[in-house]
Amino acid sequence: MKVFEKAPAKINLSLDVLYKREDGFHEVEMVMAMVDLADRLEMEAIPRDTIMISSQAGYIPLDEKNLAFKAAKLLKERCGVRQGVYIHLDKHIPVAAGLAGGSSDAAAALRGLNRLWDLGLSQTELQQLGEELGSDVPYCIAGGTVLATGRGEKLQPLPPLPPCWVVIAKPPINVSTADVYGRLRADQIENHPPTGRMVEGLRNQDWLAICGALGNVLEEVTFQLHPEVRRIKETMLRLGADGALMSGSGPTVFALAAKSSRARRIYNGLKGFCKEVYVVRILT
Ligand SMILES: C[C@@](CO)(OP(=O)(O)O)[C@H](O)COP(=O)(O)OP(=O)(O)OC[C@H]1O[C@@H](n2ccc(N)nc2=O)[C@H](O)[C@@H]1O
Ligand SMILES: Nc1ncnc2c1ncn2[C@@H]1O[C@H](COP(=O)(O)OP(=O)(O)O)[C@@H](O)[C@H]1O
Repeated sequence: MKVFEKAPAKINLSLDVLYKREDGFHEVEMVMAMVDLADRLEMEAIPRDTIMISSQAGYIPLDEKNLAFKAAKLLKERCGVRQGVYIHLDKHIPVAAGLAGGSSDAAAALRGLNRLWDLGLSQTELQQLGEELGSDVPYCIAGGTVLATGRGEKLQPLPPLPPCWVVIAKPPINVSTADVYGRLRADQIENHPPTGRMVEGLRNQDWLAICGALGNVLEEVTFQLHPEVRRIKETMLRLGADGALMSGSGPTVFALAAKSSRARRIYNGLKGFCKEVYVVRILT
């Protein structure tokens, strides 16, 4: 038997850090949305009691370090599953990009294996397991547009963005989330994004308020390390984006455009010097 799951990428419409916690994680307030750029997972039961991972992408670990492997191992241990599984990852989401590709693969593996192995776990139970794999995994299980607090695992649903185009540009730079959080001085942040205004903007479907409330406190850290990320954001705005922001810890930057002609212009303008550029829509 085989099951298939889609693993969509996320973007952060706002990302604020309130303080550094005693457990080393940061207390955050983030508004997140899913876009229709997705990995695809194929999961097949195999007779041998083992977890096997394959992918066409040569640049991710295919052993026990892979987040889909970790998800399968966790489920096997917690639910006493004796069966094996072969997971094929059809990767489309850029890796280590701030788009939660690995977390979304882990979430899709939890969802898919819950079905394949007929475990009957609820979404809340899957989210609780997901927390052990990464801060973004519970959100990747829930999906939609949310306000995420805690270390990212406490979720409140929000209305989606009004219909729009999202242009995503991933420069050829590797950014480590742990390194970016590690460099942040949480007690010295001067410009906190207006999370309340973003939430209100979404509730009122007020496009100008939403675009005006985009903000991410990790931008400055990544911009310092890689000035070209700031230049991509500036280029997007110059090309007519209604708003632009780095997603997560970066280095991916996204532009929002209400009009498809604007999105096309931004795409064409970036394509020349950034290889990985996509025009996508928000998943509702
Ligand atoms: C920044 C964000 C924004 O959505 O996403 P990405 O840029 O990774 O996509 C997330 O907070 C990342 O979530 P995720 O990638 O799941 O992080 P984890 O694996 O849990 O943690 C990686 C490392 O980031 C730091 N970390 C993560 C989350 C958090 N609230 N505080 C932290 O300090 C910790 O140093 C941790 O060791
Ligand atoms: N299934 C997976 N897909 C992508 N990256 C993975 C996966 N499993 C483990 N990783 C590792 O996780 C790290 C973070 O990857 P990713 O989730 O794509 O980034 P981000 O957290 O910035 O959105 C990378 O260093 C990558 O090697």
